[in-house]
Amino acid sequence: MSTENTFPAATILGYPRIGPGRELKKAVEAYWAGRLDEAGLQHAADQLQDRTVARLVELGLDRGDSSIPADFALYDQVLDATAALGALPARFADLAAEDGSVDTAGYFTLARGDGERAPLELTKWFDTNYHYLVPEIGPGTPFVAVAHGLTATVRRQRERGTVLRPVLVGPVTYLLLAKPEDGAPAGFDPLERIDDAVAAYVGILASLAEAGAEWVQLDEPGLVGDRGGELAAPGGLVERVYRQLAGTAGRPALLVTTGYGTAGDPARPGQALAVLATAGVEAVHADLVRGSRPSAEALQALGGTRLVAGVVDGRNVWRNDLRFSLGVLEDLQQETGTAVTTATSTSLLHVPHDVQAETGLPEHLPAWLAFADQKVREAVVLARGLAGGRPAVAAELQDAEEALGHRARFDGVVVDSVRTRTRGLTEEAFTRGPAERRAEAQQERLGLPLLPTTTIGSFPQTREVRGARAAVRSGSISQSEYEQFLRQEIANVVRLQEGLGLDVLVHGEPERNDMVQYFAENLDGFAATEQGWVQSYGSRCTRPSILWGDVSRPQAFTVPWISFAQSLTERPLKGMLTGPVTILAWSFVRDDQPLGETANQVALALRDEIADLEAAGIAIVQVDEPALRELLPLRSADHQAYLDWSVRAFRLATAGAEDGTQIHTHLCYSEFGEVISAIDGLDADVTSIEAARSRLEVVADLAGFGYSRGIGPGVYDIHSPRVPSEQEISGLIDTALAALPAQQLWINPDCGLKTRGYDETVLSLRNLVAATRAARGSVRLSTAEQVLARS
Ligand code: MET
Ligand SMILES: [Zn+2]
Repeated sequence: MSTENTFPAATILGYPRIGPGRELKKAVEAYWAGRLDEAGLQHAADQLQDRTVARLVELGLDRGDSSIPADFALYDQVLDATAALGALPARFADLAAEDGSVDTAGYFTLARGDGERAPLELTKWFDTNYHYLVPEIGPGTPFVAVAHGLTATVRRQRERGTVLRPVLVGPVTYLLLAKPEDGAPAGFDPLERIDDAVAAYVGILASLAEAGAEWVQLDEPGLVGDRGGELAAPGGLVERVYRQLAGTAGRPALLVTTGYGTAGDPARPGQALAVLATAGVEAVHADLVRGSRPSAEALQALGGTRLVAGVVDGRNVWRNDLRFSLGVLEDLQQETGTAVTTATSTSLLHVPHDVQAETGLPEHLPAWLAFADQKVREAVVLARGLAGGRPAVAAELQDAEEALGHRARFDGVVVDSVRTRTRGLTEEAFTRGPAERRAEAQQERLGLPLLPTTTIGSFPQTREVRGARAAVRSGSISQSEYEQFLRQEIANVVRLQEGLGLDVLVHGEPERNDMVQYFAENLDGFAATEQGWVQSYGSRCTRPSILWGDVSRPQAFTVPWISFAQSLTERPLKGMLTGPVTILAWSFVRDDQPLGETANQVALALRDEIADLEAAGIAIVQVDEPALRELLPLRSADHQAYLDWSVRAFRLATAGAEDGTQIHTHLCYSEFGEVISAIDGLDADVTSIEAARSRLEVVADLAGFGYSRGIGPGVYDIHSPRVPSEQEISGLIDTALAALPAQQLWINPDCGLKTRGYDETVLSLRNLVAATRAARGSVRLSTAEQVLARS
């Protein structure tokens, strides 16, 4: 490669892949359904890619200088790396062609499984709401260079006059994200395969160069985790790997990105970048939004390696403080003594496409926001200001400043009555009476049997339910017709549960489109978008709400539905709320105050709702926190501070409840073994927790901890239409009973039934109730035997 460092002045690390009209989602799902053949899918993907390139050029990136990243995965970028490396686990070896590559059908088999085989596991990408497919690496996993798709993309765009910068997950991060393949020797660490992986990357770099790539981007965000410090220290594994890659003849120039925090040892910010520079890469990226600014010493050590400064937040939707960012860039440029590139802190994958597409936002909001397209422009403007001086971008700086000033002073951003309340909070507001006293009061009030059965809240959201929601939105049915429909739906769900013999009933949540959006729509301080889709995994997208101002509750909103449901039955009906941490985790949250303050505001709104539910005679309230584990910081050193504010917010929401009100919580989507003491800290009377797929692993952790309140480990995996047999559920109940006292246990599914159909739901719940009844019998028997043995 040429020795002259020609990296562009502005770039982004990646762009939303799903398409402004969710074109990719539609094409991929049509392909799965057999409505589109492989050529049709390829054509749709190519068209979207052309549109993206054209759009990025329009926004100010240059077609010819590698500033446009090629990150067009059909499903997931980590799966793309697995395919490019031919790194198929043995259980999928048959999907590989002779050269080790997989075709489109095989690619989707890895993502979605087939008749006999479960897909690759899906897991959170760092501390985001994006999920990737976990590579399974063993001692024998093949590593070959078969990046056919990426090479074809580069070549195709090159023919159209565009020099793309192909993007790949880097080798260290790839192996850090992997898990040992089933059957790998105990203690096997996928990183043991680094040399084989690097050899394949060398081959990939060569074929990308041949296809016309001048720069290649290798993403190494894995270096911001707990292992990053050691791996990226001078003389460590990262240095060795990148020396090898940089030493390859005829390769493209290399940009190594970090992102999601400070790479390497957080006490030595920038050291990891200096190490990469020493190894010989041409450009290194740092996240300057979540991460710390590199030290002056580290910056000097960069030498001729270009610094790519991530000053535009890739993870949030707020407009950039351009004057501040420009100041950071100017400082960096001075300290490195050479040109610096302006970039995003991460890929823009985590934000929606375009603010301009929104027509229904409150009038004040659009000017405060920057989605992906606006962020590209911000990076371009900053680069122009850095090169040409502030006068060159005076108007843009002025605009941004005015928008930020408007935001800071806007009515609703700070609401005195909300502030007075949070300021006045004392320790008492976070504390309930002693758990034993509560348990007694609740048992007296509820009189529940041993091993009470319940569900997690939602019942199947059928075509009719979704249809009614769409109809009221479009005005083809009236609000009162819609409400009548919902009451009917609730009555059906209540009757069904009574018939099944469940002990604690729910109303089924038919009025909720989404467990967070529904709360955002009913609380002040939030706004909802129309087109703000963000990829969550594969073709699945979510539309996070925007939390822009102080949060409060204009009026009770769940109470009418819950008390209607309770009026239909003698059995206790459980009110259903989404917890403060989950509401924050699944929204775009204001960035002008600590998350803990915002969480307390949400908590107080929920606390008021619980008080109103109690006043309406509801004896059980569940506050769902499926995202509790999700926001856990990447470095263990930061865990406690997070758990402190998140657990406190939950307690603030729930601690106003009377002793006799039973507070439940529900946790799912993660493994919770690591945060048992936080779960204990929530102080809920009953916790239901996803557990079926791990065959109740968590009960052993709970028992080991000495957890003493109610616990409902999920005994029915609701993630597939499969009906668990009574025998299978009995087996799981026995596992729970072996670890924990029967008095503590609840019997319930893993999560809500929203995505399931009625047929399988009814069969599964019938088995769940039958297995519970059998277990009650044998517990009583064994207690009687113990009594006999003692006498
Ligand atoms: C992702 S957790 C879902 C909890 C909610 N109450 C439901 O049942 O759907
Ligand atoms: Zn759940």
